[in-house]
Amino acid sequence: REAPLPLPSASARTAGVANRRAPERHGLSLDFYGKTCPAVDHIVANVTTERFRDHPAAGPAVLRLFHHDCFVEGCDASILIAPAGKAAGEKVERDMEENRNLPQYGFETVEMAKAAVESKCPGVVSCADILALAARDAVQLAGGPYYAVKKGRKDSKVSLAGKVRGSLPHANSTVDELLRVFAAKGLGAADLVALSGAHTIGFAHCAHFLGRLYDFRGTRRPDPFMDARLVKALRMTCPYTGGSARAVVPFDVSTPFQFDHAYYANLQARLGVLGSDQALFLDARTRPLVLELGADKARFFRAFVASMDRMGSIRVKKGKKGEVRKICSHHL
Ligand code: HEM
Ligand SMILES: [Ca+2]
Ligand SMILES: [Ca+2]
Repeated sequence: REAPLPLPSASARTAGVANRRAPERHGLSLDFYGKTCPAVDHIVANVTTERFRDHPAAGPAVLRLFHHDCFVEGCDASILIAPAGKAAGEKVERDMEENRNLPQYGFETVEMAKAAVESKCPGVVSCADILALAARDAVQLAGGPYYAVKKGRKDSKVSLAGKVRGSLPHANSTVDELLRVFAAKGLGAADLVALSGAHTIGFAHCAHFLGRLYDFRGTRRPDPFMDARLVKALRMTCPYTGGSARAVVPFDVSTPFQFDHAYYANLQARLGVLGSDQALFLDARTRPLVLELGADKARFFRAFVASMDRMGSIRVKKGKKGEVRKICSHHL
């Protein structure tokens, strides 16, 4: 079978991976599976390419999954552990409100990629690494940059609901709160603005921005920093009461399936959907970054790749501190 992805040029392959020859901070490396599973990138890409073509919603779902994994206890596939259900047992990360509506599409895609990898290199490649690769594919297949993914993460031995609270940003977080949540992961304002650009693809449920449409901070008026036409359009999908809990709207009103820098132009035009998105343009600390990335797609791509590399390195587990699961939703 042919390689499903256009082969990246040498420069694209190394884009954003600074100091390749310098020792890696977290012991991750590009050729971690060089001897044990050299084709891992391609095996995963075979699955993701087909999957994202048949189910475009799976792409953003996987990208978001990676974010929710890395921000809670590091990039260790802790998010993938399935809830035990009513049969008692400890509550896992997915039992928490923040993770409740993560789409099944995302989890399925990772399981499918994992199964394909297991059939070629059994017991070798962690679910955490497969999630990192699949997230990269989601970006590239939507028209975003290709970047090399460092590997060597181990999977967690636990997934604890209690670790979620306070670790993830919220739709109504202020810039102060966003900066604090990111700083706790070793990420700065530049990372916050670049990674928020992931909202150039994907969808949001009404509950995350309903207040902005009808009752902004108790004023009973819409958020003055949302374009009146967008307020009107979003109200169609999201009535104040009696709407469907399942209804979603695209984050990016102009190119919802295209991984581009339109997100930042939208923020400048008051077309941000979440309060946390729009706030990046309203705050003096992050506004210059929004302008910078909005002006230049190549610059956004470089910044995004560099920040994904940093996010993908959060608290990586090595050696006996972790496991390599066979099925990503279950511990060994
Ligand atoms: C900066 C703080 C962030 C906040 C407050 C935030 C919040 C949200 C919210 C509320 C949703 C909608 C979920 C739903 O209704 O189903 C969402 C979706 C999404 N987020 Fe974020 N997010 C943030 C950062 C990130 C980062 C760092 C990434 C990845 C690099 C990311 C990728 C995504 C994607 C791709 C979706 C769409 C998911 C889908 O369509 O299934 N977000 N985010
Ligand atoms: Ca995790
Ligand atoms: Ca877009």
